[in-house]
Amino acid sequence: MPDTVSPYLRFDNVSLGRGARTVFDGFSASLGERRVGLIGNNGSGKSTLLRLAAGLLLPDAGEVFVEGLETKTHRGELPGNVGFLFQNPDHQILFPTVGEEIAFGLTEKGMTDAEANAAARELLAANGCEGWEKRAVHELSEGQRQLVCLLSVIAPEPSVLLLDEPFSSLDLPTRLDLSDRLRALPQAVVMASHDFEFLSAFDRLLWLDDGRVREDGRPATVIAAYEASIRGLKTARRA
Ligand SMILES: Nc1ncnc2c1ncn2[C@@H]1O[C@H](COP(=O)(O)OP(=O)(O)OP(=O)(O)O)[C@@H](O)[C@H]1O
Repeated sequence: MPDTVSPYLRFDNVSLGRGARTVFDGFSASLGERRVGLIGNNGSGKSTLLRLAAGLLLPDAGEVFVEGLETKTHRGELPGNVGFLFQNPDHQILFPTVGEEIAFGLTEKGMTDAEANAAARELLAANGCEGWEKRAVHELSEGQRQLVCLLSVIAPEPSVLLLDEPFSSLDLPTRLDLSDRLRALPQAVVMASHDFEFLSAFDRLLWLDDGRVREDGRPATVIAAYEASIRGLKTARRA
């Protein structure tokens, strides 16, 4: 897909090694569409790309820009612009109660404790979790923790949301409900997922293969190419 005119996310010739592996070697892409999905096999680099975008990882070489901010030099400003949902909620949760977890990002944005607590209560109630604010996070199921993490990320209304497999632990009703909420969000969303049905309504998909963009374009085209490649591999293995 051609580079977009005003991207909110740009990777310029990014290289990154993790452990002994080179995950990205001169990776470049510009994202400006409201809904961008990342697909690819396990280990292809989806989570790493999202972490680079959130400034949680910094490139060994090259540059990443979020809303024009270069992540190495503007790391402190990124949380106000970017919300990152970890694949594993336990890597994200910082506070003992649901209310504190959601209120944190709001106080960081300048709300008083009382305002943040009230906004957290409201957000929970609006998402079918009325009265959850006093609940201990460690007593929630994994899917419930994932939901709390998603609400914490959405609460401060960052302009870009980076979501790493947001539905992986959710039951069907919660997943459908959250899918609807995500669709309605005004922010730009970049989401790594294996949920092709949800991704099929996105504006653009990138298929990552071993740290490179293998296909980039409309979801129907990219998903068809990915599935055809997997079918081809299976046939080759059987032969
Ligand atoms: N903490 C780490 N230390 C060393 N290597 C890592 C680490 N995290 C990821 N990697 C390596 O980076 C590469 C990309 O991993 P990444 O987690 O980005 O893939 P992914 O596409 O998100 O996979 P999945 O679909 O399984 O979540 C893999 O080869 C992986 O082994």
